[in-house]
Amino acid sequence: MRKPIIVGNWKMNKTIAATKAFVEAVDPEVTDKADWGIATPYLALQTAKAGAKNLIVAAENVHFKDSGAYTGEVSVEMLKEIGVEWVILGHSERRQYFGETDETVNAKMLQVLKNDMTPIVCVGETLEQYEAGTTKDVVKTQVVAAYKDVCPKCASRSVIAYEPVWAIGTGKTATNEIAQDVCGYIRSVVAELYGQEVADQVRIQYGGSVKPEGLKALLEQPDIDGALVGGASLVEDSYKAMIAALD
Ligand SMILES: O=C(CO)COP(=O)(O)O
Repeated sequence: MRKPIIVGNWKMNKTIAATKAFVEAVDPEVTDKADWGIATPYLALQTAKAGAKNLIVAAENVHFKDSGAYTGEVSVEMLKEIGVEWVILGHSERRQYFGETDETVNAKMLQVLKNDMTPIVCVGETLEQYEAGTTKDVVKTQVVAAYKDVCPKCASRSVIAYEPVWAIGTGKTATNEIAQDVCGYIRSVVAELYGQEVADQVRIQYGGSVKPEGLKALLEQPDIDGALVGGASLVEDSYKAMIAALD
């Protein structure tokens, strides 16, 4: 059985003080019904780690090189120094606004896995691609590229987040049927790459306007093992409502 994993992606939100208050309020409420986490901006990671006994604390990005002349970037070693072992890779906002490509996502996957960290690698189609009916081609290309040269053992402990770009921050959620259809397809792509045993271990999240009231039904889908949650993960009460929804 795959344990559900729900991670809040805070994006460019919350100060250090707000992070401290959130973790103090939410961390004690965390149950073992799922792995629960938050991905925070770099500056707040240390504060989040200091307060979190139960929550996974993830970074929202990392560089693929060990160190060097990469102004503004953060390395795996820096994250590991403060105890951060999880990282979101290839979020559509990074692909859209910051020049992230399938190649850089792959380089980051290799760097993160080589250093025993866990990636949450994001894939998903744009509205245009959705309307053109190319969703599965797009996510297959992204998954195959992200996992290039990744060994089966590493692949089995990674997490994939399917996030249709047209559902992010728009209030438009994919129906559970659409989300299941694509997440099931992603699992079949992993099976093609690594065999069924690895595919059965990889956890696949859905992301895009997930709200506490929809979470339980979403997780009842056979190939959806969790959620990557933006807006609804920012407010303490809303995060607590997600925890309560699975109790
Ligand atoms: O991008 C997302 C999570 O990574 C989804 O954001 P929303 O839940 O705000 O739509």
